[in-house]
Amino acid sequence: MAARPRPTSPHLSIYRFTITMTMSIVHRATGIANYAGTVLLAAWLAAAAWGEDALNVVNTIYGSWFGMIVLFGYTWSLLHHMLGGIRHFVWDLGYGFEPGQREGLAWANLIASVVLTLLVWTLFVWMA
Ligand code: HEM
Repeated sequence: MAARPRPTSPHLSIYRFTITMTMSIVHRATGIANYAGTVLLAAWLAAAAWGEDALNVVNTIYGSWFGMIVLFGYTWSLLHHMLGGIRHFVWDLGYGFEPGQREGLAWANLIASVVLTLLVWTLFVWMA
């Protein structure tokens, strides 16, 4: 007997992408990226504890164009995730659920993360 097709529930290819949905996915992705970035931070601290030669090697790698791109991404990931965490805190307090507020918070999360990343790099990298 042929198997009857089972009902399927909606999945990613059916939903229309919205900014709130996208920021939810990005929050989890940045959480995972934060783990990887924190390994880089730990490696840098370990190299500093190891000695000058080890620190110079890590600094050369991190200071290369590729290293700088990765560190820029890590900065954005941390800030985006932190702002997303604050967004969750706002929800936990019972605010920000109304139509318009949800989208506004999601856009604010995205825009503020980019602005803060540029601010941090301007102050601590490009102008330092
Ligand atoms: C290096 C630091 C961090 C790492 C490695 C990290 C990692 C993660 C990961 C992997 C998730 C996803 C968990 C899942 O979806 O099952 C997550 C979720 C979350 N993180 Fe972080 N996180 C960090 C920092 C922060 C900070 C600073 C905040 C708050 C300001 C924060 C707030 C949250 C919240 C509220 C969630 C839950 C989101 C949800 O329920 O959908 N995290 N984090």
